Amino acid sequence: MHYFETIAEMGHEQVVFCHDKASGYRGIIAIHDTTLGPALGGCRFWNYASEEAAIVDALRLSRGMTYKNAVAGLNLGGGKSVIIGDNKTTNREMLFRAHGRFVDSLGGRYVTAEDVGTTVEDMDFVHMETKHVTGIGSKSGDPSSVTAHGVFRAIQASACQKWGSDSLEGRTIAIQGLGHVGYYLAKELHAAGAKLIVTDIDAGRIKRVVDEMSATAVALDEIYRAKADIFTPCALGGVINDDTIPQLNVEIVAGAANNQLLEDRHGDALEARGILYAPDYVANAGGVINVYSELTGWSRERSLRKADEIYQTVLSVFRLAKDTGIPTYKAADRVAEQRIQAVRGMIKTWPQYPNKES
Ligand SMILES: NC(=O)c1ccc[n+]([C@@H]2O[C@H](COP(=O)([O-])OP(=O)(O)OC[C@H]3O[C@@H](n4cnc5c(N)ncnc54)[C@H](O)[C@@H]3O)[C@@H](O)[C@H]2O)c1
Repeated sequence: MHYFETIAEMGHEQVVFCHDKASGYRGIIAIHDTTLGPALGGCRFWNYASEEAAIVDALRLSRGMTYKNAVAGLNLGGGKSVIIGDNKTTNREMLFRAHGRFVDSLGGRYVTAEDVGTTVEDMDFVHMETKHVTGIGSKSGDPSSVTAHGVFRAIQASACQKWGSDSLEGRTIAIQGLGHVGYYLAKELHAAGAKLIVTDIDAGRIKRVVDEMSATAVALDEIYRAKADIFTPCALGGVINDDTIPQLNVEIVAGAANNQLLEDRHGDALEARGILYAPDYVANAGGVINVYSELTGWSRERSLRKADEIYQTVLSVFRLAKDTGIPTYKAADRVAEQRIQAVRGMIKTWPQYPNKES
C-alpha cells in the first residue's frame, strides 16, 4: 500500500500511528478533514486480520465521518480511530488511558467516542487523560430518541417527495428491528397514524410494539416482501442487496441502520426499481447531533430541533439527485461536499481574521 498516495487520493490530513509499550496499545488515529471543525468519530477496537486492514478501516471510516458530520449541519470534521487487539480483553484501563493520551496529544484536532468493541466505561478511562472524548458515563446519555426523531423526519420528507404530502396517516410502514431506535421510531410513526408491520429476533420487543401500537408481526425474512409503503431498516447493515431488492414491495426505503446498501450499486438498483432511497447517514444523523450536543452543551430541545432539520436536508438531497440525474446516495455525498466547499471558501475579513494575537 502506498500510504501517501492513498491518503492524498482519499483526502486525509493526518494519520497517526500510536504505540504504548506498557499497555500493549497499538492504535491508529485518522483525521480526514477538519474544514468544518474538530474531527469527530468513534474508536473501533478490533482484532484486524492485518495491519493494512486496520489502516484501510481507519481511512474509510474517518472519511465517512466527514460526510456524516457535514450533512448533519454540524461544525465537525471527520475522524476515526482504531485499536488493534482482542476487544474482549478485561485489561482495559491502561489501554484506554494510553488511547486518551494520544488523543490529547492532538490538542483537540480529534475527538474520540464509543464504537464497535468499545464501551461507555472505556470512554471514562479515556476521559482520565483527555477532555477530547464524548459519550462518557455522566454526559449526553442514550442518543436513540434523537436518532429516531431524525429518521421520522427523513421518512416524512421521503413521503413528501414521493406522494406530494408528508402525512403518514394510513400509510403502512415495515420496520426491521425494534431496539433502541426502532422502538422510539415506531412510537412516532404510530402517533402520526401509520400502520406498522414489524419484526425482530427478540420476541419480547415484538410483543411490546404489537401490544402498544397494534402492529402486525411478521417472520424475520418476511419483512422484505411485506406489502407496505415504506421499508424502514433499523437493525443491520447490508440489508439492501441482490437478494432483498427483488422482494421489496414498497415505494420508499428510509431507516436508521448504518450502511444499508451492501454496495453502492444497490443504490442504483433501488433507483432502477423506482424505489426512493433516503440515504442512511442523512436519515440517522440524529446520533451524531446528540454527540455534538454533549460537546456544546446543547439542551435536549435544541438537539431535537437540529434533528428536525433532517427533513429539509433529505429534501435537498432529493432535489439535487433529480436536478443532476444522479442516485440519491451519491447526491448525499455532493450535499456534504458542497457544505465543506462553502465553508472553506468563506471570506474571512478583519477583525475576525487573522488572529489578532498572531
Ligand atoms: N442508536 C443510535 O442513536 C443510532 C444512531 C445512528 C445509527 N444507528 C443505527 O441504527 C441501527 C439500530 O440501532 P439501535 O441503537 O436501535 O440498535 P439496537 O441494538 O438497540 O437494536 C437493533 C435491533 O435489531 C434487532 N435485530 C438484530 N438482528 C435482526 C434481524 N436479523 N432481523 C430483525 N431484527 C434484528 C435486535 O434484536 C434489536 O432489537 C443500527 O444499525 C445502528 O448502527 C443507531
